[in-house]
Amino acid sequence: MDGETIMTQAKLIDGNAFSANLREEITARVHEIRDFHHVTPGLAVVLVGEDPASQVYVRNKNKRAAECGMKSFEHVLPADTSEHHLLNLIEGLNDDPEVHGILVQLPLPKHIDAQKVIETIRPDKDVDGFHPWNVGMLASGGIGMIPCTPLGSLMMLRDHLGPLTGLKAIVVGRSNIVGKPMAHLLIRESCTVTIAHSQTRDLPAEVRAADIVVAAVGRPEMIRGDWIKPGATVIDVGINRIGLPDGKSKLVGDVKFDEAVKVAGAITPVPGGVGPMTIACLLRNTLTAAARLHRLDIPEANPWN
Ligand SMILES: Nc1nc2c(c(=O)[nH]1)N[C@@H](CN(C=O)c1ccc(C(=O)N[C@@H](CCC(=O)O)C(=O)O)cc1)CN2
Ligand SMILES: [Mg+2]
Repeated sequence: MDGETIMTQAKLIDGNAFSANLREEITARVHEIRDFHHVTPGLAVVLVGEDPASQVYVRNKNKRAAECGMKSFEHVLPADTSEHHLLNLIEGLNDDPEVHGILVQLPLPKHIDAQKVIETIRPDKDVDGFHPWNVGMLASGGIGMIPCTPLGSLMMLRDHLGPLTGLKAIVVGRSNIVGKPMAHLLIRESCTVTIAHSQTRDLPAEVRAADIVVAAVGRPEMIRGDWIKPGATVIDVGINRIGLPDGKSKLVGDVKFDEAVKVAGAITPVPGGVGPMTIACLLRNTLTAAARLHRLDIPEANPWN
């Protein structure tokens, strides 16, 4: 150190390690309910079309479910599958007693109405937490299913910060999948929450006021280091693939990591931050769904707190 500039370095919040621990706990619980209650949680994952990224996510979901001792049912349908056919498949899964969790990988092909598909999934099997019933439960403080990415983000925040009561949080992005549920979760934690979006005036000033920054805008490296309040905790939900001058590509978040890591108190990297938690929380939601459907008295059947 030269004695003049003291460079701080944020703590890295390791989503790979966190998700591995969570999956270990889930595995133990799956074995317990299989041995003592003769219930094996089952997850059905539906993919329509051949999007390469979606194929990877679906393969990982099934692989991770099987590793935890769950049953996994994979339904891969061609891109030209009719909406009618997809809805029939979901109704079959709704009625299948071996299936406790149903997930339809997004995005869906344009000719299919994604909202209609989401609304066809039984709310108590909706392990993505996207059904309006679950959305309403989260917003009104009831017991529903919490969307996986916000749940994983909150678990990491609580692990790093302890109780979040009274902290100022900003959620940048207002999507139904991440921004809005994240804001509701943070309100439930007694944070003071700002939801920012593309029309927000003076976004840097809004971000600078926050103790917790959740970046979920889907714009590569938009949030700069000098927007971050020193010591703040930064959760970067963005996963953006950008081209490099040498023709290769790399994954970056919504936060300019090299800058933010020098200012923040803690930050999630991309990759290896929030992403792995999304799949671990999907498995946790599947365990939760199985426990609730069979009225098992295990902690995972209760609201996450
Ligand atoms: N029905 C759903 N569709 C989609 C969801 C979802 O939660 N439910 N989320 C995303 C995709 N997704 C899971 O489905 C997902 C994306 C990324 C990761 C992840 O672990 N990413 C890695 C990097 C991966 C890479 O190298 O490309 C990381 O961040 O470390 C997990 C799950 C959209 N669709
Ligand atoms: Mg559509």
